[in-house]
Amino acid sequence: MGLPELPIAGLQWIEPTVYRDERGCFFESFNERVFAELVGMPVRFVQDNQSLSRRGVLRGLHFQQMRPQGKLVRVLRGEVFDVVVDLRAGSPSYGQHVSVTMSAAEPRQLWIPPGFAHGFLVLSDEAELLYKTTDYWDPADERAIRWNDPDLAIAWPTGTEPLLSAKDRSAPSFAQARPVTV
Ligand SMILES: Cc1cn([C@H]2C[C@H](O)[C@@H](COP(=O)(O)OP(=O)(O)O[C@H]3O[C@@H](C)C(=O)[C@@H](O)[C@H]3O)O2)c(=O)[nH]c1=O
Repeated sequence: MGLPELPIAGLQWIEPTVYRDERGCFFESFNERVFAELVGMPVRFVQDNQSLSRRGVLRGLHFQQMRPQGKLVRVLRGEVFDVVVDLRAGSPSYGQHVSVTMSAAEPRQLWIPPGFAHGFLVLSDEAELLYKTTDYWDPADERAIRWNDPDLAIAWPTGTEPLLSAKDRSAPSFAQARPVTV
């Protein structure tokens, strides 16, 4: 089966070669040279983030305005519904989103270039995510967009209200977001 489609320019799957033997498996979870070749430009990661969340937790949609972060996302445990929204100034797909299901069973990673809002919903009992970022977290610069904004109309696979942080519960609308210059 092929990789799920990523119909917004700049988004990319990174799929490591997995070597399996009787002991288990091995793969390079990050190789700077291979990564730069795949995305066609040198990228410098400065921070690794890891989070553990329970079923029904939704984190997002988050971005940084002046110091946008490119993110290389992978699921270490469990399964999530991951969403990115294009906020890049002048992008033909501005305001459009892509949603994908990612699971630890598949070692593929999602490259999200700077200028996207990002969020995910946990579909398994627990999910652990690890993502590299191209800029540092800047609490004064972080922004959020409400997960269920009617303009974005994201088809989250949840029948019930997700578990949100207080910050995400009071996130502003998409209409209030400003484009991100990258
Ligand atoms: C994002 C971040 C948070 N923190 C701290 C602040 C706070 O006390 C605690 C939890 O922060 P948050 O509630 O913002 O965590 P969380 O809701 O998981 O935020 C993350 O969501 C996903 C969707 C992303 O894409 C990330 O960039 C990030 O925004 O961790 C850091 O120390 N460094 C960081 O880079």
